[in-house]
Amino acid sequence: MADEFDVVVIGAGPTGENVVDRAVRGGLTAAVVEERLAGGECSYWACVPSKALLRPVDLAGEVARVPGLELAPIDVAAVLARRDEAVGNFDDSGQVGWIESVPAEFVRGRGRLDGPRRVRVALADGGERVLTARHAVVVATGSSPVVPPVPGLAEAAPWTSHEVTETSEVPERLVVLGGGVVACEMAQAMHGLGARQTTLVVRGDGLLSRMEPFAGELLARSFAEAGIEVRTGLQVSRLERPEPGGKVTVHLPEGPPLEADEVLVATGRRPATRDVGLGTVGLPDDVPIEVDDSMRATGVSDGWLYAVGDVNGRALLTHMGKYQARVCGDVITARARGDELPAMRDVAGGYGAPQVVFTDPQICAVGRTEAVARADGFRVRVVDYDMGAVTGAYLLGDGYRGQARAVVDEDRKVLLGVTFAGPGAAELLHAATIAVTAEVPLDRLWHAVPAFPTVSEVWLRLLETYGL
Ligand SMILES: Cc1cc2nc3c(=O)[nH]c(=O)nc-3n(C[C@H](O)[C@H](O)[C@H](O)COP(=O)(O)OP(=O)(O)OC[C@H]3O[C@@H](n4cnc5c(N)ncnc54)[C@H](O)[C@@H]3O)c2cc1C
Ligand SMILES: NC(=O)c1ccc[n+]([C@@H]2O[C@H](COP(=O)([O-])OP(=O)(O)OC[C@H]3O[C@@H](n4cnc5c(N)ncnc54)[C@H](O)[C@@H]3O)[C@@H](O)[C@H]2O)c1
Repeated sequence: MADEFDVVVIGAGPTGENVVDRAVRGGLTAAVVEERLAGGECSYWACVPSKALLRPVDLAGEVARVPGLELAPIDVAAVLARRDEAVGNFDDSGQVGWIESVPAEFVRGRGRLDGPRRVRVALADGGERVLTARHAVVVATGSSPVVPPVPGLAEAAPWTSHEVTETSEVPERLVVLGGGVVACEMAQAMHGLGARQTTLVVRGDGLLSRMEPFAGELLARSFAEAGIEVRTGLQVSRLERPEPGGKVTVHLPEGPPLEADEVLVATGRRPATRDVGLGTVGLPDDVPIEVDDSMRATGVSDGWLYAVGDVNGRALLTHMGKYQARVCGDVITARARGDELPAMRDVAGGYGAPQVVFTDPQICAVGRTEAVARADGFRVRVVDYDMGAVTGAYLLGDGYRGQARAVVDEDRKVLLGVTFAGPGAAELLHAATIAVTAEVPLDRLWHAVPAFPTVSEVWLRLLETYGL
């Protein structure tokens, strides 16, 4: 078996798989090393299972808003079974088959850089293999959850995104540490699936602090109505769990402690760069691998090392990682052909990544928030509109609550960012992504007529509010 390839990729998550696909399309040979399951976190412990758990909760919210429909209790066992099916019952043979059909070589084991252009693999079935790369090595090892150094927390063996997404039980009382995306999505999933008492302990002063402030406020209101408690401006001081898997006491700086059956830590992620051999090529461990817009590691001479996805810290999102992977595969292919300055670059990241938070209400945004746009020095005008006032939204359900914001660059009359918060808002996002990325002039956007009666009419209302 040949152990020399044009490209060697470490990590077969969504990003590693896409680099391989793109490089082979360009006529190169490739191998990808994976220590766990082909498909990565996204397929088994992140995007896919979390959305499978949230879908019935979202639908229950929709049904509750339409008079005349009866909401039956959620059959949790059926939801968990569908989640298991969605993650392929942790069988990655389909994904491995796809990689092999590219065609590329799939190597099961732990990969480690071993000097320039060389990857040493501790094979899953024992033994070792050394792969060398003629053109490029790509690190696509993803990220892992951070467990902050709170006394007693690590000893309590809390849930992280892994355990909550693969759970076969819903805890009666759940305490969630964090107020970001994982915390909000998983608190709502567990509560909707039957947790009796769900409490978020949030260090900052609100939820989803990187989004427009109204988004977190709307979500907090929806959480309060559902009985999910959000406690802000607080940090856990220590935890006690005398029995493994038993009850947990969560101590706060003041007031009585919280008693829980499980604790979910959702306090961010760190790049998976430990023990990947970065030191053998002169790079530091435990920090994101810094790359340029072609995904080439800036700290390595000769330009043979690349990093895509969560591990480079640019945008911890599957779709952005896959986009980076396509850029990276095309750049490697072009350079292998002798084009040292290929035109392909990560452009989308610079506009601000599109993202959907799959809660009820859904929160989605692309581009810059007002605060970021102002900090970046743009002359900004902000346009807000109450989505509940749109006929299409009213028809979706009683008491539809939603809010839209457009951030306009007043000098160029284009959109810098758009945020929607409301039930079913996720599908509005791509239109916003096109408008922001293509920098469609507002007086041209005015001619994009939204169909009646859809929630998309909010676009017309935003432009009218702006004065067009
Ligand atoms: C709960 C949760 C929900 C999420 N939901 C969404 C969502 O709805 N939408 C969205 O866009 N993003 C979502 N994300 C983020 C998304 O999961 C990540 O951005 C995405 O998985 C990153 O892909 P990646 O290929 O960089 O890394 P990963 O998916 O982490 O894949 C990396 C792979 O590399 C392997 N690996 C690591 N080290 C080695 C090694 N030394 N040798 C061999 N193999 C190795 C790992 O086993 C893994 O399979 C979510 C994240 C979480 C935690
Ligand atoms: N639907 C989606 O697109 C989706 C879903 C889940 C996750 N993700 C991605 O995964 C990444 C990780 O998500 P996440 O929610 O873990 O991270 P995050 O960065 O979104 O949120 C982390 C939260 O933890 C808090 N925090 C951090 N350190 C803390 C500490 N020591 N003590 C108390 N609180 C602390 C932060 O203030 C914040 O509220 C995100 O960047 C997100 O983009 C995306």
